[in-house]
Amino acid sequence: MLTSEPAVAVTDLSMTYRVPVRDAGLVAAARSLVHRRFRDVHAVQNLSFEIAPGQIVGFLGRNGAGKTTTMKILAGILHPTSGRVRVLGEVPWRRSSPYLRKIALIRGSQPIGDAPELTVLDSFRYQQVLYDVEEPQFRRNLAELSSLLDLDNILQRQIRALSLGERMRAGLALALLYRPKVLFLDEPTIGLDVSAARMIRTFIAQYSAQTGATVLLTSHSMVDVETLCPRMILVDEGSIAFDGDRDELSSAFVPMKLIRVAITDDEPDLSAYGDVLHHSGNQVLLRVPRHAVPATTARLLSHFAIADLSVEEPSLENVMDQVYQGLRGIEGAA
Ligand SMILES: Nc1ncnc2c1ncn2[C@@H]1O[C@H](COP(=O)(O)OP(=O)(O)OP(=O)(O)O)[C@@H](O)[C@H]1O
Repeated sequence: MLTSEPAVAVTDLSMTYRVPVRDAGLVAAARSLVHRRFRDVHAVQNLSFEIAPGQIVGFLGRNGAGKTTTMKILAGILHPTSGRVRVLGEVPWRRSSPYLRKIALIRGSQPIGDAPELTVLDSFRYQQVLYDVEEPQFRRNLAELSSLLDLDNILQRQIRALSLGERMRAGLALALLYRPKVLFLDEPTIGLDVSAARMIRTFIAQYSAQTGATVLLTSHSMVDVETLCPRMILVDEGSIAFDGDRDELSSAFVPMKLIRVAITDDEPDLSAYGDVLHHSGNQVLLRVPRHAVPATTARLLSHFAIADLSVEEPSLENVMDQVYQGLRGIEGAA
């Protein structure tokens, strides 16, 4: 239950695209000029969730699950087929000027606008005019963003000449120049090398902590999700399949845990205690059913001289893999 007014409130949101279909071949192409056929794609179906101010939430799902469509609706780019959305109390698709000054949608696949001949600094100046940022605030924000995102060397360069990582840093800074209170980040680290991705993650966390900004983030990078998002909303085929924290996700979808144990005796045989995933000298990694963890650790402790023992959740990557496999299974069975 959220205590304050939510920053984002989505109720029964649905979005259906109407897409033209036609058979392959020239004859079918000619026929489609006269008889156009369409098919409905239900990209988002009765989605409901709320996000409290200042929360960073991971918005996860398989390819085509409806994440980008939802982000575009929240950012006011798309008008949904039905449903109610309020972001900071406003209806996004009305695109009121005060609303657009309070939010930013940043897409890793297209991090920066459509004037590639401008220099980065010119783009900042243009953004200043568009969003009415006063000069002292502009200078302050630019200095801060430049130092956090290491922009000094690229300010005088044309956008067309920037690498993907440089574009992403410039695009983020540009979007945050007017200090939006809600960020919609769609794959912000896609295609970035490990240190560029880390810089972006650190920056997002700092920005949210400093300004109290609310963040909804999609990413297929589990490092992004693990480091940034205490809460995860999982969508599948346009609907919510899970909403909670990482441990809840693991226990909802993955019935196993790992026990890593170091035994003083050499080469112990622990196959009677669980699935032995790895065995090296006196170190063993066991996979056991979640509910059997307390009994198994008790048995290990009473039967062996234990040098070290820890109980671990499977990695988030592993959990998501199993979640997606499970969702595919449900789909296949339907
Ligand atoms: N402009 C469009 N016209 C028609 N169908 C679309 C359009 N945009 C998206 N879709 C369809 O809507 C569904 C959801 O797409 P969406 O891009 O929202 O998914 P996603 O979860 O962001 O996927 P990904 O992880 O691959 O980016 C898909 O079936 C997609 O093909």
